[in-house]
Amino acid sequence: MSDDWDLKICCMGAGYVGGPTMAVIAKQCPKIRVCVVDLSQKQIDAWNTDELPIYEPGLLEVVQVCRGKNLFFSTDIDAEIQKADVVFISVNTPTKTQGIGAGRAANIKNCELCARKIVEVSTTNKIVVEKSTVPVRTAQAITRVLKSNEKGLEFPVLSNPEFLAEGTAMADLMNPDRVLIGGQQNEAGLKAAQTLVSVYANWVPREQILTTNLWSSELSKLVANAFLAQRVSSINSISALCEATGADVLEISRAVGMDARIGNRFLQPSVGFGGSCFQKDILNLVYLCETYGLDECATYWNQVILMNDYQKKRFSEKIVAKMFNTVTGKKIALMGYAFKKDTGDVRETPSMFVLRDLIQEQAKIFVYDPQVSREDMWSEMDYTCGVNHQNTPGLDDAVVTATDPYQACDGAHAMAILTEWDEFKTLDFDRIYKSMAKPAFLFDGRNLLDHEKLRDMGFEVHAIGKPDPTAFTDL
Ligand SMILES: NC(=O)c1ccc[n+]([C@@H]2O[C@H](COP(=O)([O-])OP(=O)(O)OC[C@H]3O[C@@H](n4cnc5c(N)ncnc54)[C@H](O)[C@@H]3O)[C@@H](O)[C@H]2O)c1
Ligand SMILES: O=c1ccn([C@@H]2O[C@H](COP(=O)(O)OP(=O)(O)O[C@H]3O[C@H](CO)[C@@H](O)[C@H](O)[C@H]3O)[C@@H](O)[C@H]2O)c(=O)[nH]1
Repeated sequence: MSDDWDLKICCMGAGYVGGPTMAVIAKQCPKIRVCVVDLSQKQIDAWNTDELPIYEPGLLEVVQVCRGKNLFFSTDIDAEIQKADVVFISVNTPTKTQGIGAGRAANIKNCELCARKIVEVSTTNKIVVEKSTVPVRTAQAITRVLKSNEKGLEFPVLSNPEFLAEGTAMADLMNPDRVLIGGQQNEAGLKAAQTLVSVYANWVPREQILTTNLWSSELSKLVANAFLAQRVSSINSISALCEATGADVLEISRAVGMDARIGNRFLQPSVGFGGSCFQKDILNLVYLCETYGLDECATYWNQVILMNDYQKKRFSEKIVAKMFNTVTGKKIALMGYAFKKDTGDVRETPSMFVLRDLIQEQAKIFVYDPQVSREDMWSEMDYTCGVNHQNTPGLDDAVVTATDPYQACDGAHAMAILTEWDEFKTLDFDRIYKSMAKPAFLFDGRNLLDHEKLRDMGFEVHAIGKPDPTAFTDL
């Protein structure tokens, strides 16, 4: 029966990338059998229900169409690798937390373990595809591990980094700006690259599928994220200058972005960028530069992160400063905990840093997010900030996870918009204003709301990079 398939793919890692990417390949290529495997039984069990382990608009519908037909989720890693013609490695590559390069270098331990597993269990040749984001030249390490097999098997290695953004993953995968495939520039490498090109060519126009050498492909992924994050840090640095001078950062984004050479995307000022990728990948780039003795390049890119840290800190400091330099004992509603809208992902979310700062000021915090669980909120706080709610007396009581936005704001001295969820735009702000302590402060970390209207209702509004009418008499 299996011989009926044009190709068999196994993807190691059923996370934010492995799951959606493979679901789309399965959907677009009915003659390809796709199986996503993971070490985590809990993760795989969830993929086999309609309560998927990640929230991504449109994902469930695609999984429902393909699951059990040509899309499978399994923990039987050995058997699935054995069956496959192509094995994707789509495992997490987090920043190292200890040892050499701690806090900067990406840990490729999981990728190496996948390569070792492939060598151990394979009985036929396979193309191995790096889907994870890795330091440039990782394919060399993977190739050496794969070559160590004594069975005479061939495992050409390709780099095929993923550019999807969370919240829009399905659209990004269906209509990617480009697909990048790096391979060794020899006969086996070029042939392997052509096999992968033919998979994507089922739905991606051929001219948008780029083939390069391995190292360009690996490095392009880090560079793309560094450039994107750099734009966010650049506009955030200007937001501080706007607040000091009365200029309006949104007017500036518009004026600058209309220059076709600059472009208008990724110029949205915010409380800082978050997510599992930007910081990790820039730190990875910084570490690579340092490793090759390029200290000036390392310093240049590190500044993108320092500016982001400054922006997050600036936001919490502004809350305290505007509320008469004290929030001790005051109730503050934090609206949104995910690092952006339309995801439940909280990795490196700026909300966490604001929460941490306000806890230190002894505020009473109510957090509302439509997709984030209390468990996820605390586990990311523990992992990234080293703040453990079980070991810190009083912390669990100081932070309430609200079940709805009105409960979060009821009796609050301030509300702060931290994630740009659409539902926040249509809240009944009249009702919220009436229920809040006065003066009712509103800090908009995303420039999401209609500030003029809110000021008319009575709110005292402070927003990123927007002029404060009480500070400038000439506005
Ligand atoms: N999240 C994104 O939006 C995104 C986008 C593009 C690229 N990336 C990159 O893709 C990679 C994966 O990211 P993610 O967000 O999907 O991570 P994730 O943590 O959501 O998922 C990784 C999965 O790999 C599994 N895993 C780890 N080691 C394994 C092994 N040896 N065998 C089988 N399974 C194993 C884990 O259990 C986990 O479920 C990272 O390198 C990341 O930088 C992420
Ligand atoms: O103008 C902007 C755009 C984004 N952000 C913030 O930047 C962060 C990252 O946003 P986004 O890039 O949309 O989401 P990610 O899912 O982190 O996607 C990035 O990281 C992925 C993982 O590597 C890449 O695949 C994607 O191409 C890249 O956009 C979020 O906190 C956003 O709120 C802003 O503050 N202003």
